Amino acid sequence: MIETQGLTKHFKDVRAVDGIDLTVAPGELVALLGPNGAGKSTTLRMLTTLIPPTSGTARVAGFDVVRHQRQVRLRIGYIGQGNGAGHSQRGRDELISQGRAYGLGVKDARARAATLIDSLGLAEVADRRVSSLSGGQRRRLDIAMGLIHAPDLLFLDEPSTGLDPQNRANLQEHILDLRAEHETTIVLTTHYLDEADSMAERVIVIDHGRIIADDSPARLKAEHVGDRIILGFDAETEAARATTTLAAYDPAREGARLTIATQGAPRQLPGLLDDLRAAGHPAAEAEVIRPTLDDVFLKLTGRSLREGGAAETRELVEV
Ligand SMILES: Nc1ncnc2c1ncn2[C@@H]1O[C@H](COP(=O)(O)OP(=O)(O)OP(=O)(O)O)[C@@H](O)[C@H]1O
Repeated sequence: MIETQGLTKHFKDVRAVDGIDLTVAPGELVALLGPNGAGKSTTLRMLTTLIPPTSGTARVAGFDVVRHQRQVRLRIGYIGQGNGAGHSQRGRDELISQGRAYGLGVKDARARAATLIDSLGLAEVADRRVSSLSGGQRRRLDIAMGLIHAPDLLFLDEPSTGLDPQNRANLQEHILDLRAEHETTIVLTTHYLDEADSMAERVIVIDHGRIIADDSPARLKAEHVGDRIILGFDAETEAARATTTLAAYDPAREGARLTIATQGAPRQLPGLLDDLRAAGHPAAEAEVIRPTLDDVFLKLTGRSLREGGAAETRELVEV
């Protein structure tokens, strides 16, 4: 559905996108994740024919983005960061006009608008003026506008930026439903780690205009970071003895605490606690620390995607 080779965009001396090779298969949901200025939007704008590459090539839905712009545009939907339907129009009318602009007949445009209004949960507000809609409702209307001509491929540039958590969750659910229903290929950009983690089966991490990692969230986390198990003991002497019992796990001891770097920690922990109990020095507390995509980014770049440093998902386990 998408194939790029050495895709590059320079703005004067800024290398916004620096040689991206990317293949996206039909039906994939891919998240481009990276910090501000990484080159995500510029990549999307080249793939959607809005700006030409400085060098390299890109084929989208079977057509070259420079030589066959029109063919590409007919087959894709693009929802940019600052979209927003006209203020004084009613949502339904905006949708129908957009459908007409893409060459649908009046009847088809009406029917398609009605389907999208329904599936994006806009039934109650579609006949109100757009200016009266909430941020989340407007974003859903934007998405309906991008889907009116039933594109095979949908590009979403930071779909949930600026929405509150409730509306974000809502929007994410709608996007996943649409995809399940129509098998639309979706490429979205985000700097919300949890969004990339929960929505996409494939995350492409971009930094300084280059792809620095490309895999499923689970594999990225397992390959680059892994889990940690932290065990606390009542006394240092017990921790020292536990180090011997658990030698196979190569624990690192600091006072009365042991840290074990591992994969699949939640499955390993019960057996490990049993071993300690059987050896006569049970752990007093145990903690599993699972990596986030931010830990992956931190590992790959030495910087956090999140201001204020990496956050960890901790699962406390009673022992
Ligand atoms: N029209 C332009 N003229 C000059 N520089 C630009 C232009 N558009 C983007 N850039 C620069 O290119 C780099 C990549 O920007 P881009 O918007 O693609 O990043 P991004 O990853 O989408 O960031 P954000 O998450 O903030 O949207 C940045 O350094 C940006 O300042």
